[in-house]
Amino acid sequence: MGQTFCADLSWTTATAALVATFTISKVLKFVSGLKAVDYLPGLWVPFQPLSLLGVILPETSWNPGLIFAWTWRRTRNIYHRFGNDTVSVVPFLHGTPTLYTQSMEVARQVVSAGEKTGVFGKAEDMGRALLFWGPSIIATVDRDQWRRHRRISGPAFNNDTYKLVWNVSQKVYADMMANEGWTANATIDIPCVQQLVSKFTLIIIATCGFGLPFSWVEPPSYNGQMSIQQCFRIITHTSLFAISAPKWVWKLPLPWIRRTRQAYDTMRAFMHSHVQERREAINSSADDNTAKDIFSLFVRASEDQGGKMGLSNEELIGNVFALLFAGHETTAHTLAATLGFLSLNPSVQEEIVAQIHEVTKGRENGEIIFEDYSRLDKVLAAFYEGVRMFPSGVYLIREAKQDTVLNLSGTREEPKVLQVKKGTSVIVDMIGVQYNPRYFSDPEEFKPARWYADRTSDGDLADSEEYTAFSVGPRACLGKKFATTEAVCLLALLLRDWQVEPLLSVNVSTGENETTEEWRERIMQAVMSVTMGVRDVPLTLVRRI
Ligand code: HEM
Repeated sequence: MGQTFCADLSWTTATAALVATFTISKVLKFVSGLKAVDYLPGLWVPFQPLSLLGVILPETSWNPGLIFAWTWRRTRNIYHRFGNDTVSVVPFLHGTPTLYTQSMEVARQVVSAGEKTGVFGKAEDMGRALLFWGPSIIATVDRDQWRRHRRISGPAFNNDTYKLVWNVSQKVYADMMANEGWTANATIDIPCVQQLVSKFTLIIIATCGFGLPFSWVEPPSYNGQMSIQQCFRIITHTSLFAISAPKWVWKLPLPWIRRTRQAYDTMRAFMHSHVQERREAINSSADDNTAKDIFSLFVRASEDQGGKMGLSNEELIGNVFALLFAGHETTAHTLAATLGFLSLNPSVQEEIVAQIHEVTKGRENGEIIFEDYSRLDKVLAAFYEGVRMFPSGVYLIREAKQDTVLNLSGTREEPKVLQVKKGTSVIVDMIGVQYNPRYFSDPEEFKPARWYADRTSDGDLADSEEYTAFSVGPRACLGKKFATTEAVCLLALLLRDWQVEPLLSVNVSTGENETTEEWRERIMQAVMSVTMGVRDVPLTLVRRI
């Protein structure tokens, strides 16, 4: 009896001691988290919203969810609540103390000046997660390694490449119209425009990026296994899971995990043989330098650099994956959002079509050529407005590489020098920035005209260097002009031939069509995979006379 009592007591004591130790350690960690962000007001949450638990647990008032920047932007906007354009999010159970900012002044200190001096850099966790696809320009955290990747990749993005992108885009558009049998149709209902634009951007990145034939996108199978297109679809839908799941999860005997693993293995095997083949072809005496796709340019630049400065096969494959993901989904999402907004704004479409007619006046069949790109600035402005309202690169995630300071001196902020501890994450919230009324009046309105005044020194239309959704600083988007070239070409061709309208659904009880406002509220909402996009956009195309 006495012994049982002692045993009970020791169990109780041990449990109490454990609970007390756990609680004290969490309280101490939380207090040090508050100190890391210099006690800046903000949210106190159990898990960092971008951590695995934050992502997989249901979204509630205490678990904001992955894209709370979007879901809370109107009603529970954290910047309004805490009266500042930079706020803290400090987790008390799991995750890193984080600063979120919708201030471009602060963003520049982090992704531009901070990245240049090395005071801020890509977060280690993020780099490790992206390494899942192999070492690449996107995954690289180390500055010298990143410079090596960028030195080889940078020159591949040039005028010849953009011309190739334009010409291929034109051909893909013509093929799509013919293959879908749309050339004879007066109207076409498209239940999900993403299917169209996603196939388009995939073919462009496959052909201009890797020199793959058009047929690559729809081959029956690869080596008797899944088709590459099937693999690609699975990979795109599971990429967030892939980069965040621990290794042991991949071994679970669940059918969908087995299928996902098979998709990755098949894709890797395919990439490996493609890289090997192309590398041998380019190094052979038969290479006549005519292949201008980005991958061939990478291989040649890598061979020219030679030795340690070149890219290994593994790094080439990593970069192939990186380009596939950076270059396909982002542009497809933005095109879908742009077309969705255009369908709601017939007057903007008319303005754009008038410009297309003026630029192509006197040409047979209204042909649109690469040299028209800079004159089609109203088309480009519509795309910039689409990416402003649905910034696919939604969070720029950096971490302080040393103890440092941030100057909170934007108009809304009280001037304050914030002490930031080494290891603290800083997230540039692109939704916050692109919907910040300090930079954009009526931020919820689709107004391409707001971009008309911003021009580069060559007179080309520029998305403002200050507020761009393609980021700024050394690690700004490498494929910006690649994306805008294919987008301007596709949008110009589509709008030349078709009027774009929302495909309204019918209310079953009243038998009436929903209104365009209801359509916007239902459809133009953010969804998240690795990048941010819009829900499936249903459209009707009506042929212009
Ligand atoms: C609408 C389309 C696109 C948007 C909105 C976009 C946005 C971005 C953003 C915001 C970043 C910076 C990410 C960060 O710092 O964490 C980035 C980086 C990058 N993007 Fe894009 N992107 C687009 C299309 C493309 C395309 C078409 C390509 C290639 C064909 C591409 C290649 C890259 C690469 C390689 C980087 C990494 C640069 C580096 O770390 O040095 N992007 N993009």
